[in-house]
Amino acid sequence: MTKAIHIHFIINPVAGSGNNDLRLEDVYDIFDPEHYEVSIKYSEYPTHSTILTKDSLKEQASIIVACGGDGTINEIARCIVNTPVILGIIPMGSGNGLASHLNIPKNKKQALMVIKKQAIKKIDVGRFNDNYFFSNAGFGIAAKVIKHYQASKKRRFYSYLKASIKSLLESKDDHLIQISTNNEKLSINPLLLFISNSNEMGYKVSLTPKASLQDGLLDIVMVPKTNKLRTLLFGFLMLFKKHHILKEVKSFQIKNAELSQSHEKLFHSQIDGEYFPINKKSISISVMEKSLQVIT
Ligand SMILES: Nc1ncnc2c1ncn2[C@@H]1O[C@H](COP(=O)(O)OP(=O)(O)OP(=O)(O)O)[C@@H](O)[C@H]1O
Repeated sequence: MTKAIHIHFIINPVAGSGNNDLRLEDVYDIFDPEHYEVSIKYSEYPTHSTILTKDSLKEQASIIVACGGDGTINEIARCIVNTPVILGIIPMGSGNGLASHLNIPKNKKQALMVIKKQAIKKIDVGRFNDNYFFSNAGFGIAAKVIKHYQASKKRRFYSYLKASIKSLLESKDDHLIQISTNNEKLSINPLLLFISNSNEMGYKVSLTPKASLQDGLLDIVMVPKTNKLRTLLFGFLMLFKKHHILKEVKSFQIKNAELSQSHEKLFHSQIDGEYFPINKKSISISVMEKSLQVIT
Protein backbone atom coordinates (compact mmCIF):
# COMPACT_ATOMS: atom_id res chain seq x y z
CA MET A 1 0.00 0.00 0.00
CA THR A 2 1.32 3.47 -0.92
CA LYS A 3 1.72 5.97 1.90
CA ALA A 4 -1.04 8.59 2.14
CA ILE A 5 -0.13 12.21 1.42
CA HIS A 6 -0.74 14.38 4.46
CA ILE A 7 -2.50 17.57 3.44
CA HIS A 8 -3.31 20.16 6.11
CA PHE A 9 -5.66 23.13 5.65
CA ILE A 10 -5.17 26.11 7.96
CA ILE A 11 -8.14 28.45 7.85
CA ASN A 12 -8.25 32.05 9.05
CA PRO A 13 -11.95 32.35 9.94
CA VAL A 14 -11.88 36.16 10.05
CA ALA A 15 -9.96 36.89 6.82
CA GLY A 16 -11.87 38.77 4.12
CA SER A 17 -15.54 39.07 4.94
CA GLY A 18 -15.19 36.40 7.67
CA ASN A 19 -17.05 33.18 8.53
CA ASN A 20 -14.56 31.14 6.51
CA ASP A 21 -14.75 27.41 6.75
CA LEU A 22 -14.09 24.20 4.86
CA ARG A 23 -16.08 20.97 5.21
CA LEU A 24 -14.12 17.74 5.51
CA GLU A 25 -16.65 15.98 3.21
CA ASP A 26 -16.04 18.58 0.48
CA VAL A 27 -12.29 18.07 0.74
CA TYR A 28 -12.64 14.27 0.66
CA ASP A 29 -14.85 14.61 -2.46
CA ILE A 30 -11.71 15.78 -4.25
CA PHE A 31 -8.91 14.17 -2.23
CA ASP A 32 -9.73 10.48 -2.05
CA PRO A 33 -9.26 9.21 1.54
CA GLU A 34 -7.30 6.19 0.33
CA HIS A 35 -4.48 8.39 -0.86
CA TYR A 36 -4.79 11.51 1.28
CA GLU A 37 -4.91 12.13 4.99
CA VAL A 38 -6.63 15.46 5.54
CA SER A 39 -6.52 17.73 8.56
CA ILE A 40 -8.44 21.01 8.89
CA LYS A 41 -7.39 23.58 11.48
CA TYR A 42 -8.70 27.06 12.36
CA SER A 43 -6.61 29.96 13.64
CA GLU A 44 -8.04 31.45 16.83
CA TYR A 45 -5.97 34.63 17.09
CA PRO A 46 -3.32 36.58 15.10
CA THR A 47 -0.09 34.57 14.59
CA HIS A 48 -1.84 31.31 15.60
CA SER A 49 -1.42 30.04 12.00
CA THR A 50 2.35 29.96 12.55
CA ILE A 51 1.94 27.70 15.59
CA LEU A 52 -0.56 25.49 13.73
CA THR A 53 1.89 25.21 10.81
CA LYS A 54 4.75 24.17 13.10
CA ASP A 55 2.44 21.49 14.56
CA SER A 56 1.57 20.34 11.03
CA LEU A 57 5.26 19.99 10.19
CA LYS A 58 5.69 17.74 13.25
CA GLU A 59 2.64 15.77 12.03
CA GLN A 60 4.46 15.09 8.70
CA ALA A 61 2.26 17.31 6.50
CA SER A 62 3.72 17.50 3.01
CA ILE A 63 1.21 20.05 1.68
CA ILE A 64 -0.03 22.91 3.87
CA VAL A 65 -2.85 25.00 2.46
CA ALA A 66 -3.24 28.61 3.59
CA CYS A 67 -6.94 29.52 3.57
CA GLY A 68 -6.99 33.29 3.98
CA GLY A 69 -5.30 36.36 2.55
CA ASP A 70 -1.71 37.58 2.31
CA GLY A 71 -1.36 37.86 6.12
CA THR A 72 -2.36 34.22 6.62
CA ILE A 73 -0.09 33.09 3.77
CA ASN A 74 2.80 34.90 5.45
CA GLU A 75 2.16 33.29 8.86
CA ILE A 76 2.18 29.83 7.24
CA ALA A 77 4.74 30.18 4.44
CA ARG A 78 7.40 31.66 6.74
CA CYS A 79 7.69 28.18 8.35
CA ILE A 80 8.26 26.32 5.09
CA VAL A 81 10.72 28.53 3.21
CA ASN A 82 13.58 26.37 1.91
CA THR A 83 11.91 23.09 2.93
CA PRO A 84 10.38 20.33 0.76
CA VAL A 85 6.93 21.18 2.14
CA ILE A 86 4.57 22.64 -0.46
CA LEU A 87 2.23 25.60 0.02
CA GLY A 88 -1.32 25.51 -1.35
CA ILE A 89 -3.62 28.53 -1.26
CA ILE A 90 -7.39 28.90 -1.05
CA PRO A 91 -7.98 32.67 -1.32
CA MET A 92 -10.28 33.75 1.53
CA GLY A 93 -8.76 37.17 2.22
CA SER A 94 -9.86 40.65 1.23
CA GLY A 95 -7.16 41.69 -1.24
CA ASN A 96 -5.68 38.25 -2.00
CA GLY A 97 -2.70 39.87 -3.77
CA LEU A 98 -0.43 36.82 -4.00
CA ALA A 99 -3.23 34.39 -4.94
CA SER A 100 -4.35 36.78 -7.64
CA HIS A 101 -0.83 37.06 -9.07
CA LEU A 102 -0.71 33.26 -9.14
CA ASN A 103 -4.16 33.07 -10.80
CA ILE A 104 -5.58 30.88 -8.07
CA PRO A 105 -9.39 30.85 -8.30
CA LYS A 106 -11.40 32.27 -5.40
CA ASN A 107 -14.01 29.56 -5.72
CA LYS A 108 -13.24 26.94 -3.01
CA LYS A 109 -13.96 23.89 -5.17
CA GLN A 110 -11.91 25.23 -8.07
CA ALA A 111 -9.04 26.13 -5.73
CA LEU A 112 -9.16 22.57 -4.32
CA MET A 113 -8.96 21.19 -7.87
CA VAL A 114 -5.88 23.34 -8.51
CA ILE A 115 -4.26 21.93 -5.36
CA LYS A 116 -5.12 18.37 -6.42
CA LYS A 117 -3.26 18.83 -9.72
CA GLN A 118 -0.13 19.80 -7.79
CA ALA A 119 1.52 21.93 -10.48
CA ILE A 120 4.36 23.38 -8.45
CA LYS A 121 6.10 26.70 -8.97
CA LYS A 122 9.21 27.74 -7.04
CA ILE A 123 8.85 31.40 -6.14
CA ASP A 124 11.19 34.06 -4.76
CA VAL A 125 10.83 35.18 -1.17
CA GLY A 126 11.62 38.64 0.19
CA ARG A 127 13.71 38.94 3.34
CA PHE A 128 13.22 41.84 5.75
CA ASN A 129 15.81 41.53 8.54
CA ASP A 130 14.82 38.19 10.13
CA ASN A 131 11.32 38.19 8.63
CA TYR A 132 9.99 37.13 5.26
CA PHE A 133 7.57 38.73 2.84
CA PHE A 134 5.97 36.90 -0.04
CA SER A 135 3.92 39.70 -1.57
CA ASN A 136 5.30 43.10 -0.51
CA ALA A 137 6.67 45.31 2.24
CA GLY A 138 6.54 49.07 2.52
CA PHE A 139 7.19 52.29 4.40
CA GLY A 140 5.60 55.72 4.51
CA ILE A 141 2.04 55.73 3.34
CA ALA A 142 2.18 51.97 2.65
CA ALA A 143 2.48 51.41 6.42
CA LYS A 144 0.03 54.17 7.42
CA VAL A 145 -2.74 52.87 5.17
CA ILE A 146 -2.45 49.44 6.77
CA LYS A 147 -2.48 50.96 10.27
CA HIS A 148 -5.72 52.86 9.51
CA TYR A 149 -7.18 49.89 7.61
CA GLN A 150 -6.61 47.55 10.56
CA ALA A 151 -8.10 50.11 12.95
CA SER A 152 -11.26 50.27 10.83
CA LYS A 153 -11.89 46.55 11.65
CA LYS A 154 -13.60 46.01 8.31
CA ARG A 155 -11.55 44.24 5.64
CA ARG A 156 -13.16 45.53 2.45
CA PHE A 157 -12.03 47.58 -0.54
CA TYR A 158 -14.04 50.58 0.69
CA SER A 159 -12.19 50.56 4.07
CA TYR A 160 -8.91 50.32 2.17
CA LEU A 161 -9.82 53.31 0.00
CA LYS A 162 -10.89 55.32 3.06
CA ALA A 163 -7.66 54.44 4.88
CA SER A 164 -5.66 55.43 1.77
CA ILE A 165 -7.28 58.87 1.45
CA LYS A 166 -6.87 59.54 5.19
CA SER A 167 -3.18 58.58 5.02
CA LEU A 168 -2.54 60.54 1.82
CA LEU A 169 -3.92 63.70 3.42
CA GLU A 170 -2.21 63.46 6.80
CA SER A 171 1.36 62.75 5.69
CA LYS A 172 3.06 65.60 7.54
CA ASP A 173 5.78 63.93 9.62
CA ASP A 174 9.30 63.68 8.18
CA HIS A 175 11.40 60.53 8.26
CA LEU A 176 14.49 60.65 6.11
CA ILE A 177 15.45 57.14 5.02
CA GLN A 178 18.85 56.35 3.50
CA ILE A 179 18.99 53.48 1.06
CA SER A 180 22.13 51.71 -0.14
CA THR A 181 21.45 49.56 -3.16
CA ASN A 182 22.81 48.72 -6.63
CA ASN A 183 26.10 50.51 -5.67
CA GLU A 184 24.16 53.71 -5.08
CA LYS A 185 23.24 55.70 -1.98
CA LEU A 186 19.82 57.34 -2.07
CA SER A 187 18.02 59.44 0.47
CA ILE A 188 14.27 59.92 0.62
CA ASN A 189 11.63 61.43 2.86
CA PRO A 190 9.09 58.97 1.55
CA LEU A 191 5.49 59.50 0.78
CA LEU A 192 5.92 55.89 -0.24
CA LEU A 193 8.69 53.34 -0.32
CA PHE A 194 7.30 50.08 -1.62
CA ILE A 195 9.20 46.83 -2.14
CA SER A 196 7.38 44.11 -4.00
CA ASN A 197 7.93 40.48 -4.87
CA SER A 198 4.54 40.09 -6.57
CA ASN A 199 2.74 42.16 -9.18
CA GLU A 200 -0.40 42.81 -7.16
CA MET A 201 -1.15 44.48 -3.83
CA GLY A 202 -4.67 43.08 -3.77
CA TYR A 203 -8.04 44.16 -5.17
CA LYS A 204 -6.26 44.10 -8.60
CA VAL A 205 -4.35 47.26 -7.62
CA SER A 206 -0.65 47.26 -8.50
CA LEU A 207 2.28 49.57 -8.00
CA THR A 208 4.63 47.09 -9.68
CA PRO A 209 2.70 45.56 -12.60
CA LYS A 210 5.88 44.14 -14.16
CA ALA A 211 7.11 42.33 -11.03
CA SER A 212 7.74 38.62 -11.35
CA LEU A 213 7.78 36.00 -8.57
CA GLN A 214 10.54 34.11 -10.35
CA ASP A 215 13.04 36.71 -11.59
CA GLY A 216 15.27 36.73 -8.51
CA LEU A 217 14.58 40.45 -8.06
CA LEU A 218 12.45 42.75 -5.94
CA ASP A 219 10.67 45.71 -7.54
CA ILE A 220 10.89 49.06 -5.76
CA VAL A 221 8.67 52.10 -6.14
CA MET A 222 9.83 55.27 -4.43
CA VAL A 223 7.84 58.49 -4.17
CA PRO A 224 9.13 61.46 -2.13
CA LYS A 225 6.74 63.61 -0.08
CA THR A 226 5.07 66.17 -2.29
CA ASN A 227 2.18 68.63 -2.08
CA LYS A 228 -1.39 67.44 -1.33
CA LEU A 229 -2.60 67.88 -4.90
CA ARG A 230 0.19 65.76 -6.40
CA THR A 231 -0.22 63.25 -3.58
CA LEU A 232 -3.90 62.79 -4.47
CA LEU A 233 -3.00 62.68 -8.16
CA PHE A 234 -0.53 59.89 -7.39
CA GLY A 235 -3.25 57.97 -5.50
CA PHE A 236 -5.69 58.40 -8.37
CA LEU A 237 -3.18 57.36 -11.07
CA MET A 238 -2.17 54.33 -8.99
CA LEU A 239 -5.72 52.96 -9.23
CA PHE A 240 -5.22 52.84 -13.02
CA LYS A 241 -1.59 51.62 -12.86
CA LYS A 242 -0.45 54.94 -14.40
CA HIS A 243 1.44 56.37 -11.40
CA HIS A 244 4.79 55.98 -13.22
CA ILE A 245 3.92 58.94 -15.51
CA LEU A 246 4.64 61.32 -12.60
CA LYS A 247 8.27 62.46 -12.72
CA GLU A 248 8.80 62.04 -8.98
CA VAL A 249 7.90 58.32 -9.10
CA LYS A 250 11.07 56.19 -9.32
CA SER A 251 10.88 52.46 -10.10
CA PHE A 252 13.80 50.05 -10.15
CA GLN A 253 14.76 46.49 -9.26
CA ILE A 254 17.12 45.23 -6.57
CA LYS A 255 18.62 42.04 -5.21
CA ASN A 256 19.31 43.61 -1.84
CA ALA A 257 19.26 46.94 -0.01
CA GLU A 258 20.21 48.43 3.35
CA LEU A 259 17.86 51.01 4.82
CA SER A 260 18.74 53.31 7.70
CA GLN A 261 17.39 56.36 9.51
CA SER A 262 19.73 58.77 11.24
CA HIS A 263 17.36 60.46 13.71
CA GLU A 264 14.59 58.00 14.25
CA LYS A 265 14.79 54.43 15.53
CA LEU A 266 11.26 53.30 14.75
CA PHE A 267 10.53 52.27 11.18
CA HIS A 268 6.80 52.31 10.48
CA SER A 269 6.45 49.49 7.99
CA GLN A 270 4.03 46.91 6.70
CA ILE A 271 4.74 43.34 5.66
CA ASP A 272 2.23 41.49 3.47
CA GLY A 273 -0.56 43.84 4.47
CA GLU A 274 0.02 43.75 8.24
CA TYR A 275 1.32 46.79 10.17
CA PHE A 276 4.85 46.01 11.35
CA PRO A 277 6.75 48.68 13.32
CA ILE A 278 10.47 47.92 13.69
CA ASN A 279 12.52 49.39 16.49
CA LYS A 280 15.93 49.07 14.83
CA LYS A 281 18.37 51.55 13.31
CA SER A 282 18.65 49.67 10.03
CA ILE A 283 16.83 47.15 7.90
CA SER A 284 18.37 44.65 5.48
CA ILE A 285 16.23 43.68 2.53
CA SER A 286 17.10 40.92 0.10
CA VAL A 287 15.58 38.33 -2.18
CA MET A 288 15.91 34.59 -1.68
CA GLU A 289 15.57 33.13 -5.14
CA LYS A 290 12.97 30.42 -5.73
CA SER A 291 12.89 29.33 -2.10
CA LEU A 292 9.19 28.53 -1.66
CA GLN A 293 7.25 25.80 -3.45
CA VAL A 294 3.68 26.83 -4.25
CA ILE A 295 0.91 24.97 -6.04
CA THR A 296 -0.57 27.09 -8.84
N1 LIG B 1 -9.21 33.95 14.86
C1 LIG B 1 -8.63 35.12 14.57
N2 LIG B 1 -9.07 36.26 15.16
C2 LIG B 1 -8.53 37.46 14.85
N3 LIG B 1 -7.52 37.64 13.95
C3 LIG B 1 -7.05 36.54 13.33
C4 LIG B 1 -7.58 35.23 13.60
N4 LIG B 1 -6.91 34.33 12.82
C5 LIG B 1 -6.01 35.06 12.12
N5 LIG B 1 -6.10 36.37 12.39
C6 LIG B 1 -5.36 37.51 11.79
O1 LIG B 1 -6.15 38.01 10.71
C7 LIG B 1 -5.31 38.92 9.98
C8 LIG B 1 -5.77 39.09 8.56
O2 LIG B 1 -5.54 37.95 7.81
P1 LIG B 1 -5.36 37.99 6.23
O3 LIG B 1 -4.30 38.97 5.83
O4 LIG B 1 -5.20 36.59 5.80
O5 LIG B 1 -6.78 38.51 5.71
P2 LIG B 1 -7.14 39.85 4.93
O6 LIG B 1 -6.39 41.01 5.52
O7 LIG B 1 -8.61 39.91 4.90
O8 LIG B 1 -6.61 39.55 3.44
P3 LIG B 1 -5.52 40.31 2.52
O9 LIG B 1 -4.26 40.43 3.34
O10 LIG B 1 -5.33 39.41 1.34
O11 LIG B 1 -6.12 41.63 2.17
C9 LIG B 1 -3.90 38.38 10.17
O12 LIG B 1 -3.15 39.39 10.83
C10 LIG B 1 -4.06 37.21 11.11
O13 LIG B 1 -3.01 37.12 12.06
